[in-house]
Amino acid sequence: MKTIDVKILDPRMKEQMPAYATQGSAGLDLRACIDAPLTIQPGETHLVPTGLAIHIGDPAYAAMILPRSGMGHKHGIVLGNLVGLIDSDYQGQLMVSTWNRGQAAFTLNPLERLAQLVVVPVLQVGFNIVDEFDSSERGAGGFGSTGKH
Ligand SMILES: O=c1ccn([C@H]2C[C@H](O)[C@@H](COP(=O)(O)OP(=O)(O)OP(=O)(O)O)O2)c(=O)[nH]1
Ligand SMILES: [Mg+2]
Repeated sequence: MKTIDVKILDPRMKEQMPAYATQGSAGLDLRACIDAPLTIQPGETHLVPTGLAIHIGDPAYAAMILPRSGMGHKHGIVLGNLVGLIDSDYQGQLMVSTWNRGQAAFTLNPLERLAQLVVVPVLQVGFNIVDEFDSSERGAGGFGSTGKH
């Protein structure tokens, strides 16, 4: 398994390091490193620290912070930025923009799992400026263009 460097910024995380819950898991759960319960009112967004910093250190990878499906579906707790993108050269604390998009207040408890981190491959590209593209089956069709008679 590939490893990446991590700094434990909150000592409580020493015993709670993110781990894949099952052999096939894609995400590593991130915890709310807060000192006291935090009540998030409907519509509010709070920037929640995770107690961890990672340095991926290789531009061929990035990490994404995604919602946990249970938190999002049952409690309306999703991300204020919808998806968090962690650059390979970022060395600061992983922060979770935590948005209560639901109708009821939600209380986040210290060290509760609130989001998940997925490490993904990335292809950095340069631009080759052209006047015309080689033709393709789709062309410029999009936004529901397929399957029409
Ligand atoms: O949910 C997130 C999203 C981003 N970040 C950190 C890591 C990322 O590498 C950095 C910058 O994120 P992004 O590029 O998405 O934000 P920006 O608004 O473009 O800021 P910048 O000008 O610093 O790039 O912030 C987080 O900790 N959590
Ligand atoms: Mg940016």
